[in-house]
Amino acid sequence: MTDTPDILKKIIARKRVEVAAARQVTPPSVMEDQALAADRPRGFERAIETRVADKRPAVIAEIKKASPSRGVLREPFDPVAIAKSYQKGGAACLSVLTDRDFFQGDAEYLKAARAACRLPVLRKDFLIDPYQVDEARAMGADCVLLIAAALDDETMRTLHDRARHWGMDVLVEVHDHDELLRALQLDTRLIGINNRDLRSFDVSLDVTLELLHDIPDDRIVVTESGILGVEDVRRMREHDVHAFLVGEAFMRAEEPGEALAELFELNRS
Ligand SMILES: O=P(O)(O)OC[C@@H](O)[C@@H](O)c1c[nH]c2ccccc12
Repeated sequence: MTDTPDILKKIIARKRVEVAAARQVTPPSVMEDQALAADRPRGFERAIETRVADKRPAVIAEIKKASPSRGVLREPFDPVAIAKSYQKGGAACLSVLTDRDFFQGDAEYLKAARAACRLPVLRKDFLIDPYQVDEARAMGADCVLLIAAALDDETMRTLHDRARHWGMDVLVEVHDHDELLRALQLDTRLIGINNRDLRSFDVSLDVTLELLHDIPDDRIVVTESGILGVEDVRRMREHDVHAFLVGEAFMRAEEPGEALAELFELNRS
């Protein structure tokens, strides 16, 4: 047992309050209309699939100003410049934090980043209610993150189905074996393994390597968090993990896209 506070619990409690408040400002039927009017989804899963099929690295490059475990990562913070830099550096997709209270994110960052490039975009937030899935589509998201640790089976399926309803892809995130078994019930290829324990903040790439064996070949493993050096990337690729979600290493670099090309040893386009 540790005495670290369970940040995930705190965030989820906060989300319930946020959703209730958002519904007052924008009623569900209005949010649905906005989702319907949004720009068509860009095919997030496909962008990853095409690279992974040829064993090329598929990088989901994250736009994240701050995090509870690391504090402020980047200042000044310009999502438009970051999105362009990532595209130039060879990212397959973007991930944009929209949570304000814990990550200093914003829905406006997602909109601005997506408008500045051609890449599919993941809404990185803590989704617990179908209303937030509609909200994700309304802001232009092409994929949503579902965190198994934050959801019961029924809610997870409801959110998944809602995302599919809008033509969005789903990245389901797990951190242990039980969560993996639950995630595999969903009809999505994208299985994210978070190397960071959201409860304690401990990070270990061994988490990916341990869970890897229990994932059927038709799924795509996305290793998430704590990828910092070329050695980390090589180690994952030796085990046939080719999809990555990386934030901190790029956010601390002056030119995030250049850092991406270097870390993944890509020829820049
Ligand atoms: O900055 P890192 O260590 O490269 O990690 C990126 C990403 O994996 C991390 O931001 C993340 C993974 N799952 C999450 C869930 C919520 C918030 C954040 C995350």
